[in-house]
Amino acid sequence: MNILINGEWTGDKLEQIDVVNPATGDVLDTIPKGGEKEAEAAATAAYEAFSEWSKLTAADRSAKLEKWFELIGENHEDLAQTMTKEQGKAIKEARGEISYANSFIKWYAEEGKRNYGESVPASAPDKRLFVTHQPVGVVASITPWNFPAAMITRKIAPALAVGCTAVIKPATQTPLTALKLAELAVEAGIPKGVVNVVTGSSRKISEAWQQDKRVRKLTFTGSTEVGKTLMSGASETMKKISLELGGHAPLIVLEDADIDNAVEQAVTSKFRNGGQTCVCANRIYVAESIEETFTNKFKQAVEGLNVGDGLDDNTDIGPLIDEDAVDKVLSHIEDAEKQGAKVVTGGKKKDGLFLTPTVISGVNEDMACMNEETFGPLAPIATFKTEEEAIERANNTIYGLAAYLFTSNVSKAVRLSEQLEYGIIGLNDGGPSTAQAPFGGWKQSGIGREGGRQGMDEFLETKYISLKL
Ligand SMILES: NC(=O)c1ccc[n+]([C@@H]2O[C@H](COP(=O)([O-])OP(=O)(O)OC[C@H]3O[C@@H](n4cnc5c(N)ncnc54)[C@H](O)[C@@H]3O)[C@@H](O)[C@H]2O)c1
Ligand SMILES: O=C[C@H](O)CS(=O)(=O)O
Repeated sequence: MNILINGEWTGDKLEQIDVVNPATGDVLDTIPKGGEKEAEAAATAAYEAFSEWSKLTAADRSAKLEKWFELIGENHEDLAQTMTKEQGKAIKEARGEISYANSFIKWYAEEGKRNYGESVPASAPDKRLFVTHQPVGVVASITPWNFPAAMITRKIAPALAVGCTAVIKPATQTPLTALKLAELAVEAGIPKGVVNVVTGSSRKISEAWQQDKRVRKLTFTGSTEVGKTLMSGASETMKKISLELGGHAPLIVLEDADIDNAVEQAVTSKFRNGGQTCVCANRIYVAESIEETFTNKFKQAVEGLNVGDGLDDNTDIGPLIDEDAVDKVLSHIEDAEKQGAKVVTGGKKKDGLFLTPTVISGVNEDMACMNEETFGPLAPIATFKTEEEAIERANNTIYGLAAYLFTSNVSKAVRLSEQLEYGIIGLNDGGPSTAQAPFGGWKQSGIGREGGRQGMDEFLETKYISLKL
């Protein structure tokens, strides 16, 4: 597939990069190895398109987004199949992600018409004060491989809704879904230059955008390590920045929890996308008194998960994205076992990039899996004696993205969720992410929010106008 710059599909003369199916190793397609030149051309296109696009009414922009939403719905299955082939996730999850991704377009097609300002009572009788919010301008978006559609629309939908234009660099492992979404944006009548997609050298492309003063906003989703690099680069030209970074979610099961729900939600959180999500439970803390019951039920549920090619409707867990991902999970299991943890189920590498979902018990805080983002199908279970201990251990991390708490006591749920240092709390809920709510992290899990009203603010500059009568 080619890249999209200023309404033109181009790049076929460039060196090509293979896009590989992680389930089979087959080459699905190739994409251009773009670099600085393509990044600058895309930024120029977006800069030149900004004036006209931002001057449209919010209702006119909304109509284009609604058409895009409609076309994505019509192409739902093709997009899902493409996603599973290039990323590996189970087709039922890919279908879910297309709906989730599309829900951001729908939400911001509507929200963009509610970019309200305000008037402020002046202290001087001859003055009138107004506050408005204007689009920031050209937005550079760099996205990860684990959610090839949703991580793009979660950024681009609010940006376009308020009048910004965009240059996008999808993950090199999963560009095809992004390019198909761009094809549908063009078909929806979103004008040339408003959406541009460049593939290739992550570093060269992102450095070009970091240094380009025409790019006024950088929005990144990916690892904390890369996020720090981009934050530093963006500071050169003082760009607005949003960073959705790594996580290390604790999942706490109190003694009074509904254990069956806790098991169901823990499986949902932990093994979604084969454990390759930023909000997966990475540590499971269970009250000592219920540990045996919880672990036995959890083991039974995990052993019911089907591992296989994501295109099979019966598959729950597809392949991991690459060998490094497999090696990291196996290293976390080996490290834990060396320190005394017990493998409750799984722990085995299957063929290729497939891993059996694994549960380990007898885990302590010194183990790598309790401190590093595993990003795979490994569920470590530790026990705690008191709520205070559970909260202290849950907060003892550089991350602060998502945390989960299971209890039947509402007052306790509110009190303890207030003590958890995280941007997202799932109370008896292992799957909190939704377009209506602000998604984002505390500490080194990021800056800014995506989704909800807050997600639109990230693409707006506030202007205060003082009128002297
Ligand atoms: N907080 C969130 O919403 C969220 C969502 C998804 C993934 N993540 C995090 O992303 C990570 C997994 O995704 P990943 O492996 O794609 O992350 P990554 O940081 O390796 O890559 C993310 C994007 O940045 C690009 N990139 C990589 N190195 C770069 C560099 N030096 N300069 C510029 N761009 C660079 C990649 O090509 C990709 O497009 C995990 O840490 C996960 O927790 C966070
Ligand atoms: O991996 C990170 C994604 O943001 C997870 S979610 O789809 O938003 O829950």
